[in-house]
Formats: sequence, structure tokens, C-alpha cells
Amino acid sequence: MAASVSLAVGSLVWVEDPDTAWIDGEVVEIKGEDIKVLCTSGKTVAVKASNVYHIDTEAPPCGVDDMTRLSYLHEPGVLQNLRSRYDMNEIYTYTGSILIAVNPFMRLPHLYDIHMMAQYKGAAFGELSPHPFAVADAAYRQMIHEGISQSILVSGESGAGKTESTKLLMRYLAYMGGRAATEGRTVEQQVLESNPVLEAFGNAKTVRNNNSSRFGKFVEIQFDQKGRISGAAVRTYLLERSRVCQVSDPERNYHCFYMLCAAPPEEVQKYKLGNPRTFHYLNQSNCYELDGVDDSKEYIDTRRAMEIVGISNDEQDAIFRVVAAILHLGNIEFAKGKEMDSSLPKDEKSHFHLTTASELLMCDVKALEDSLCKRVIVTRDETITKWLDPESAVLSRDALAKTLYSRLFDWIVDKINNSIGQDPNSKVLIGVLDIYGFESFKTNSFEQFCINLTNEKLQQHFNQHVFKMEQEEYTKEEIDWSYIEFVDNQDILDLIEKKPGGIIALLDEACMFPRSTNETFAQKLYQTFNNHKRFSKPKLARSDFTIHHYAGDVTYQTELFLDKNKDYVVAEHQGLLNASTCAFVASLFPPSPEESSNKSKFSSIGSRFKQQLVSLLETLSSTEPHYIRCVKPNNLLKPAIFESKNVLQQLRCGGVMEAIRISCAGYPTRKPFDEFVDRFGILAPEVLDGRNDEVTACKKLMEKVRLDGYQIGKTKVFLRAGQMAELDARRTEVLGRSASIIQRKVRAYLSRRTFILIRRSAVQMQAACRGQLARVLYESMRRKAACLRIQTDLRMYVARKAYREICFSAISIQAGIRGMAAREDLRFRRQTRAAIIIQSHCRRYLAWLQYTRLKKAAITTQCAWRGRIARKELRTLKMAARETGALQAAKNKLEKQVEELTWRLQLEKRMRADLEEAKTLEIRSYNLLCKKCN
Ligand SMILES: Nc1ncnc2c1ncn2[C@@H]1O[C@H](COP(=O)(O)OP(=O)(O)OP(=O)(O)O)[C@@H](O)[C@H]1O
Repeated sequence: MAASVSLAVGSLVWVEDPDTAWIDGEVVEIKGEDIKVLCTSGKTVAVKASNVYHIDTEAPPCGVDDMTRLSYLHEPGVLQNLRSRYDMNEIYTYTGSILIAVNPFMRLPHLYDIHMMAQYKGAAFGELSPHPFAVADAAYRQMIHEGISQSILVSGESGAGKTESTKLLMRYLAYMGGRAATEGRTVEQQVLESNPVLEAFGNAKTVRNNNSSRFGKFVEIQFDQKGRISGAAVRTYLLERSRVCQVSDPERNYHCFYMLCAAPPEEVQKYKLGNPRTFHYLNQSNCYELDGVDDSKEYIDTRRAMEIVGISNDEQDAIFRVVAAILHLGNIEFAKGKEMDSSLPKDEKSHFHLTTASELLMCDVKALEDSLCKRVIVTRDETITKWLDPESAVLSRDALAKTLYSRLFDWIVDKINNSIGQDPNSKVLIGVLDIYGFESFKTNSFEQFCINLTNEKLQQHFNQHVFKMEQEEYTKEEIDWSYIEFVDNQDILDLIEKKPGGIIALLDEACMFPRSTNETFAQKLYQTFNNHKRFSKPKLARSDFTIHHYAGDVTYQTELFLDKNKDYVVAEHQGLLNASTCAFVASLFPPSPEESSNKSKFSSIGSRFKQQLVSLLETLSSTEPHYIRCVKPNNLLKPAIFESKNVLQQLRCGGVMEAIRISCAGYPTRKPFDEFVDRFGILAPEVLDGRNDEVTACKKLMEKVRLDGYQIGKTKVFLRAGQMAELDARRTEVLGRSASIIQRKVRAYLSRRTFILIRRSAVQMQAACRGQLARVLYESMRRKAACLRIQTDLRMYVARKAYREICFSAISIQAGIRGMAAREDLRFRRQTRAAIIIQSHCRRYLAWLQYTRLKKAAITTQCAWRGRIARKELRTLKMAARETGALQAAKNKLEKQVEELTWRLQLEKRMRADLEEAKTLEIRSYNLLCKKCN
């Protein structure tokens, strides 16, 4: 599938892209092997010419419905084809006889209704659009015509649509092989109704699918000689037991637990249930409800389906009692007991759940407690009772819950099988296999190991069918062919399941040896498969191992391999439930031969599963297989999102790419000589003149149509991919051309005959009629003329009368109109006058109103002004008063000063007078003295 066509600048090519797998672009530079491509994303990448692929510019925009018809058959071409079809809701595409189904993640009811089934009934494979009905129809017809059992293998990763496709196949087979219900339930009805029952107990919401089947399923539908469904059997594989006790967020436990919690109140009360959030086995995840799913309705529907598949009311009751008991078991917690390393129910709540579980399971409550908290060890000399510490008691409780659930599931499957019944006289069957696809996660445990073993087995079966059969056919037919390489995975199968020495055998050995641990098991694997090319030890890993599977490398973590592989029922659990007074519960744990010795019987899940696979493969090998590969277009589980990288990985894992390569490398179409000549003889009618045998006729025919590369075998013509389509196109062209020639000739003959007949009749009629006609014509013309005259007179009279009447009416109308107009005018004038008066009243009123308002405003304004002036005058007066006060004070002061001055003046005057007096006195004294002295 490498790029084979030479490149030029401007060529449109696909280039590998880390994000989208392949991206388209244009070659912008070529330097030998090195080229540069300008991608549509805008970036330019440098690549080797051998790593790019041509874009088929002439490919139909809506894709082709069989990929082997693609002109350029390479990965990007295949992806582009699937994507273009998916964009138009064409979710099914063939690759030869393999049907690829891309999950639409939305309901497309028109694709599956009864009219669609009617269309596919009996239609040749490939004649109508690809569809699971076409695959089922081909299987059904092949079974009827050739008497060979058929199988349809549906594969794909979780959420890819396997179960939905399986249901469609079963519906179509029930439609083809159904019979009118005479009384009660028909086999096909029971087969169809077994689906909801199995889904209720075996399906759960996971991150990858809201309704994920946690088990593999092979449904065998048996048919009688008339092609009617006469019996059926369901085989199931490897139910995921760990989910019963361990649910990670945001997943759910099995649907039946939530349905029972949502059952009608009386049922919920009967089983002492309630909100799922109160149960340990359900509340480890926060997801309780599913979008668009009503658990209470599902409960009713499941009970109805159980009834249809033949599960009686008592049995249904017992089943749901066990389901409820498991929930109660999960709520029993343990605390340390008085003895060393012993345990007992932790509190009142735990006692309540213990008692309820024992009531529901109808067993002794003390015996139940002992079976959870103690172990009896039988030695040659004595029987020792050993206590379990609280952690071991929890493990014991979970083991009991898991065993109970898986036994319950097996019982339901057996019941369905017994109730539908198998037809011992049936010679043919159609088996539909819905089994988990290849898985590779971050952490891969024992489950992934088993699932990938299944896929290796199925891949080998696919290889054998598609490739080995192909080449065997070439050899048998003695045609020239070059050996087509294909990856045979027998070595991986030997690595896993060879006995002795394979991984499963070593695991069983480790499980039986008491001192084994996961590390010792891993070490054993490293030693044994040191040089095995399909096995490797990851660097730094101490107990992981990697297997190089056909679909890619998977690294497994061995941590829980030993525990998960051990498939024994604890003797105490077995004894307890076998002694239940409920016949149903006791029947889930029938006594085993080893029980008498009270020893736990070892059995390995791996080996049992391997055996189941051997038996499945045996059945498949005795049937003619058909393949449906389901593809999940995105991990968001949303419609209209096509993640190319993701899809490509799935196509590789499903072997689709390899199948395309091999099919196209060989001769995908072959036809027996007689069929070939029958079909295409029309392309060279001269070779069918009886002188050529079939082989020569075929050769001459192919020479005439100039097709190369075909091969003539011993019984068949072998055609290269696309050659059949080309021959068919030419045949259709010739048939079309011949049909138009025949149509043209027949039409011409018929027209000519009709024409001659008509012409003859016409001539005779003309001759007979012409004379008669002429007479009749003359007479009628004469009458016509007379009539015309009368008509004219009449018309004149009528016209005159009408004119007069019109004039009169016109005058009276005019008079009427005028009177009316005058009245109208008068009324108008009156109204106008009244209006004027009203207006003048209004105006006057308005003027008065305005005047009043203005007056009021003026008064208010005046008041305001006067107030303001008064305030101003008051202020002036106050100021004047203040000034007058000051003047008065000054005057008083001055008067005081004048008074003081006057007083001082008087004082001076008095002092002067005193002084004068003193002077006079002095003089007198002097004079006296003088007199005395003298
Ligand atoms: N043909 C279809 N038309 C519409 N929806 C589909 C179709 N096929 C699948 N789906 C949707 O995809 C979901 C997953 O499909 P389904 O359960 O068949 O997957 P699966 O491959 O069986 O997964 P698992 O292995 O987990 O059981 C369905 O619940 C449904 O919603």
C-alpha cells in the first residue's frame, strides 16, 4: 500500500500527522526522495516520498460503499472514505464481505424498520447499501441453500456498537425465521427478550459505554428444515466479577442493583432496601443515574422480559432476593474481636445487614457470620478453626458476594437456555458472537489478558478464513499467485496457552503452589520466555510483562493475576448456602464431590476460559463465518465526531487494514465458469455460439473486454479487486443500450400500426361526413344569419332601455348624492361653528386660567421681592442702628473727656488759687518774719 504513483509539484497527497493520523496537502518541492508538502492546516512539512499517499481527486465525495472499489487503497483513503460516509450518516461500509459499522451515537430508526427488513429480504449481497441486515440475510440464505451453519462475528472495542449490531442481526433472523405465534411465547420472541434480561444482570455503565456488556456472548439460533427458528442457546464468557464489590468513579455497578432500589415501594420494603447511596457496593462511585434511563421503568420491563423468557414469578422473587442480599452483605463492616486476630460485625448497623442478608438468603445468621469471620482447616489429625482478622473478613465477604452474583448470572443464562429450548433435530444454526474487542489500557490485569487471548484466537480464525482459505483456494484452482505475506499469530497463542509451558499453565502452577507470589510468578515468566520474540520484560519492572500482540504491545501488571485466576468457592460459603432453606439459593451451590473432605477445590479461571474458547472456536470452525467490525468514532460518545487517529487504531486492531491489503493483493472476486458466462456473455455474444467450451468462452470474453490480470482456475474465473465492478458496469451499459433499442423498435412498431388504423378510419369518416357536413353547415349558417339579425335588434332595444335606466338612475343618484352632500355640508358647518365656540370658550378659560396663574405668580414674586427689599432695608437699618450706637458711644466718650477736662481745668484753677494763697501766705509770713527780725 505504499505510494506507488510518481509525484510532481502540485500533486495532492496525504501526509502522516501526529494529531489527525493523516492530513491532506499539496507537494510544493521535490528533491529526490525528499519532498515538502504544504498541508491544509497551513504548516509545511518535509517528508520522504515513500511516506506520502496520493489523494484520489476523482473519488466520489460521498465515498464508496465497498472499500475494495477504491482506486487508491491505502490507510488515508480508507479513513477518508469512512469519514465522508459517516458525515452523511452512512454508518455502514463493506470491505469485501466484511461489514464495517461506525457507531452513530444517535438513533437512526429509519435504517432498521420493518420496510428496511423487507427490502433486504432476498436481495443479493452488495446490491443494496451495506447493512447488518444484508449480512444476516446472506448468512440466512447461504444456510438455507447450502445447508451449512453460519456464524456472524461482531467485534470492536467497548462502546463501538457490538451489542446494538447483534440485536439488529437477531431481529432480522427472527423476522426471516419467525412463525406466527399460535400460543404464548414464540422461540424468536424469547430469543429477543433474552437481551434485556442479560443486559440487566450483565451490563453496567463504564467510562467507555453507558451500557457496557461485562461478558462475552455467543447466541446460537437453530433452524428447522423449513428455515424457521426452532431453538436457541446462549453461551456467555467471563463475566466481570470484580465489579460487584468494586466500582470506580464515574462508573456504576450492574444495572439490576439500581433497578431494584428503584422498584415499587412495597418491593423495596420487602427487601429492606432504599437509596442506592446507602450501600457500600454502590456508593464507591458518585454515579447513580443514567441519562435518559428510568431505573424504575427498567425494573418493570426486566420483570416482563424475565416472564417472557420463562422465569417464573417465584424465581424472579428469589433472584431479586439474592441481589438485595448482596447489597446487604456489602454493608457488613468488621471490627477486631476478643481473640487475637479475630473479627466480628462492627456495630448495630452491621448486625442489621448481617441479619437481613441471612433472612434474604434463608440461611442461619450465626453460620453466615462464622463463614465470614472463620475458616476451618482440616488436617490429617484434627480440624482447626482459625479466626480471620477484619481485613480478611472483608475479603471473605467480597468473595461471597462475587461468587453469589456470578452463580446467579450463570443460573439466569441456564434458565434462558432451558426455557427457550434447543432443537435436537436441527441441522443448521446461525451463531452470533458479541465479544469484547482488543484492550490495552494504562493498567492491564488478568481480565485484559483473557480478553486479548480471545482476540488473538479470533484473529487467527479470521486469518485462517480470509487469508489461508484464500490461498488454499488459489492452490486448489491451480492459478498462478505469489505468496501473500500475512502475520500469523500462532506463536502468540503458543506463548499464552501452550500446555505445558504457556503463560496460563505457569499461572495455574503458581496458583497451586502456596508460597507463590506475583513476583515469583513474574520471575518464572521472565526465565521461561527470555528469548521469546513475542514476550518481553519492561525495563525497571519487577512483576510486569509485555506481550507483542497482533494489534500492538500490551504490558500486563501481574499484581492480581494469582487471585483473579483462582476460581474456588470457599468451603464455608459453599456449605452455608447449600444448606439454605431457599431451594433457589441452595441450587446455586450444589454439593461438589470434594465437599465431604471440606477442602477448597482449586480451579483456574484461565484454564476454564481457555477451554471455553477452544469449544467456541470449534463451533466457529464448523460454520461459514461473516464479519462485522464495529468502530467507535470518538471517546466522547457523541454523534458527528470522527477522530481519525482513534478510528485508524481500531481498524488496525480489527485486522481490517490487513484484510484490505490481502484481499486486494489477491483475487477478491471469483465466479464459476457457467455463472460467469451467464452473467457476462452479453458482453461478447459471439463467443456463445456453441463452438467454444466454457473456459475458452471465458478467456475470449475477457480478451474482448480487454481486462488484464485475471486468472482462469480449474472451475472459476478469478478477478482482481474492482474488475467485477468494471464488468458489471459494462454489462449494465450493454443491457441499458439493448433495452433502449428494444423499446425504440417496439414503440415505432406500435406507433406505425396505430397511425395506419387512424388514418384509414379518418379517410372513411371524412368521405361520409363531408357532404352531410356541407348541408348542415349551409342550413346552420342561414339560421345563424336570421338569429344574428334578431339578436342585433334585441341588443339595440336592450341597450336603449338600459341607457335610459342608467341615465335615470344616474340622475337620481346625483340628486341623492347632492342632498346628502348638502346635509353633510350643513352638519359640517354646524359642527365647525360648535367647534369654534368650544374653542373660544376653551381659549377664554385657558386665558383666564393663565391670567390667574400669572397673577398668582406675580403676587408670589412681589411677595418675594418685597420680602427681599424688606430684608435689605432691615439690614440697612440694622447697620445704621449699629453706626448710631457707635456714634453715641463716641459722643459719650467725648462728653466724658470734656467733663474730665473741665474737671482738670477747675482743679488747675483751684491749685493756682491755692498757690496764690500760699504765695500770699508766704509773703505775709516773710513779712512777719521780717518784722519780727526787725
Ligand atoms: N447502530 C446504532 N445506532 C444508534 N446508536 C448506536 C448504534 N450502535 C451503538 N449505538 C450507541 O452506542 C452505545 C454503545 O453500543 P454497544 O453497547 O452496542 O457497544 P458495545 O460494543 O457492545 O460495548 P461493550 O463492549 O462495552 O458492551 C449504545 O448504547 C448506543 O447508544
